[in-house]
Amino acid sequence: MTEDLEWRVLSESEKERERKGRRKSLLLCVSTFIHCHCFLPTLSTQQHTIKPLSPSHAIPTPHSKFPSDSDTQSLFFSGRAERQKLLNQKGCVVWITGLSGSGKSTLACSLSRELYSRGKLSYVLDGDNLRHGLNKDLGFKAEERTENIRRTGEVAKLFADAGLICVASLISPYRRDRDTCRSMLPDANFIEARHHEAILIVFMNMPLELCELRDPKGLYKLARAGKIKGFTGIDDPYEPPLNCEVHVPEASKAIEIKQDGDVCPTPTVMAGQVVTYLEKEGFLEH
Ligand SMILES: Nc1ncnc2c1ncn2[C@@H]1O[C@H](COP(=O)(O)OS(=O)(=O)O)[C@@H](OP(=O)(O)O)[C@H]1O
Ligand SMILES: Nc1ncnc2c1ncn2[C@@H]1O[C@H](COP(=O)(O)OP(=O)(O)O)[C@@H](O)[C@H]1O
Repeated sequence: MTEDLEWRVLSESEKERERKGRRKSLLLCVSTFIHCHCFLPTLSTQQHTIKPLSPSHAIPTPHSKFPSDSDTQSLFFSGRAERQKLLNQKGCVVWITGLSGSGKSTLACSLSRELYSRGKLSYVLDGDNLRHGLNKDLGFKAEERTENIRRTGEVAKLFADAGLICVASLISPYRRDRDTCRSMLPDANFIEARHHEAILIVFMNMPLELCELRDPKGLYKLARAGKIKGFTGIDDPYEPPLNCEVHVPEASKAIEIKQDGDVCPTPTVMAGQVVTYLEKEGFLEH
């Protein structure tokens, strides 16, 4: 059953009466509309004592006594620090880039499992999967890939803000698009720490020949036969990250996963490489 209520700030004398116990009041800022009641958690910084008005006051008018926008803003509970503390980790994004078949999804899965086993919460955003939902309206033209990366970057940013380690695995072939994602994730999470960015780029540096040999979906074969146009690595470019050197500048974190001679590291070893990095950089503690 929905009761139509509006809430207003109490006067000082009403507050006094409340204190004497004549009526229980709420320590919440609530704006209530017909059939739509939205409750915020108890607020630690500022408290407004409020009580319901009669139903006849239900529809807010421009003259209603609501807290001002700035009051309301200041009442919102941001909680990023608290979430990170709760999870004992720092929200961040591990962005895995590389050719189709280079092992992005395999690493994402293995990494997520490894983090889980260490009690760390992660979530995988896989390009291939997102293209069935969030990004199903997008194809593979340059501007559509750009939009694909932008949207995924925005979602990843939200996960990072929620305190999770978001693992995004997309071909993301264009340097400019990856840089855009970098710029979306500045150091807001890490005011006190040495981090400059909350994003780590992982480059799956596997040779095209290997990816083509794997060809788990048969797409390279179709692309070679001209049945798929604009396939990355065949007739569409892949721009490798430039910042995967051993001495990575602080402001542009990136690591590279590659073959040792002809041997590809196992999924566990690849995940271990990333976890070691996250650990060293302090992401796995709050
Ligand atoms: N033209 C073309 N080029 C590249 N890839 C293609 C293409 N058409 C379909 N596919 C399949 O789509 C998957 C890549 O999706 P992404 O969202 O990661 O691509 S991108 O980042 O927007 O470039 C990719 O999945 P992965 O193999 O997991 O990378 C392919 O299976
Ligand atoms: N480190 C690895 N060693 C051996 N095979 C791998 C490795 N990583 C991935 N593969 C295999 O390569 C294929 C492509 O891997 P996948 O993770 O789907 O690549 P992507 O997501 O980049 O397209 C899969 O068949 C997978 O089992």
